[in-house]
Amino acid sequence: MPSFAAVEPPSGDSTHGSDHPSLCPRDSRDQLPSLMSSCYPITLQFIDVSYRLKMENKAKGNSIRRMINHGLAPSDQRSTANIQERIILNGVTGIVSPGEILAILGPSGSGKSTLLNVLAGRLQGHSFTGTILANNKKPTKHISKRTGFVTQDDILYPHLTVRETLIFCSLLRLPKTLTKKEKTSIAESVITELGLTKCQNTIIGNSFIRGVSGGERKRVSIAHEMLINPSLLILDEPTSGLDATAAHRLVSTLGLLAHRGKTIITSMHQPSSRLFQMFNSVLVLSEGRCLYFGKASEAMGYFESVGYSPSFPMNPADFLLDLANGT
Ligand SMILES: Nc1ncnc2c1ncn2[C@@H]1O[C@H](COP(=O)(O)OP(=O)(O)OP(=O)(O)O)[C@@H](O)[C@H]1O
Repeated sequence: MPSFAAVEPPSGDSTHGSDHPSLCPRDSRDQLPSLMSSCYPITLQFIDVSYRLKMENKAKGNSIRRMINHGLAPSDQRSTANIQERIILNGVTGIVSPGEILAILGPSGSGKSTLLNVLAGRLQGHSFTGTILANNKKPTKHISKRTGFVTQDDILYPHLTVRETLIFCSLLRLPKTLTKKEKTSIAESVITELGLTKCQNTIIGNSFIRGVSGGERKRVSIAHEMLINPSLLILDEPTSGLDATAAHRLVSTLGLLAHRGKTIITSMHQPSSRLFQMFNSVLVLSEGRCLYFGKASEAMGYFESVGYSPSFPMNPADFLLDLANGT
């Protein structure tokens, strides 16, 4: 099986003649034990991260009613509208190292996706404050090329098969220095590593065309990112819509990737207790504020020490979500 992994000197801030993060000298590539090995570990630290949005306050009536009452065009109303600032994230701090899974938990609307987008460098501008460090330095282009982001909604072509999807993607995303045959081999390796062999000839499908299962589709989205062999993998609710067994299988795959030196950050809506004990650390968000950041195994002990403990044995994730909801 061909291997495809990054070989970089420890400083790692230059591309060393390669415009691709995962490109390494051919001979050393062949010696690597696995496609999923990470040769450039990334420790991601985020300190006092806040994100604010300026929003139009439309509480006093909808645009159409105001337009009728005042005879204003929608564009004129913008200047008369009441602009309010909304804090989406408020002073969130944490760290995640290679080999670890950090789970971001919180109720709907608590800011999980926003935090993931900020950490992946997908939200820029003046509304974001705080510090993000990758290996104690400001993230460079080199780091962003080594970051894979799996969005909440799978963006895949419904008519292509799993195999076609990943080969097509590898032909587009992998560097020109690799031959077509090599790129195809890399796609085939990812298919094997992510357990997609059985469904590789099934079409992706969507809500109108029957295709692969929800869990398999999520795996294809992860495989899509794995083609570039990222060191940091960020996933937005990868288990949403999956049954307990499929969710467990998916998080086990993430555990395997972490075990091979990757840094994993994932948001989760309602993980089972079985999933919860697979996380190294958790960050609980409540209305954009961090309620807890630390080892998953120590979360219940911490809340007990400050006077909050469940009255009967329950899934720690459910208990943390109750707390985040103020219940
Ligand atoms: N660009 C935006 N414009 C308006 N509101 C926004 C924007 N981005 C985020 N928000 C608001 O910020 C809050 C946090 O959103 P975010 O998507 O991060 O939450 P979440 O915890 O990921 O929710 P879910 O679990 O439902 O996906 C929500 O109330 C959302 O409506």
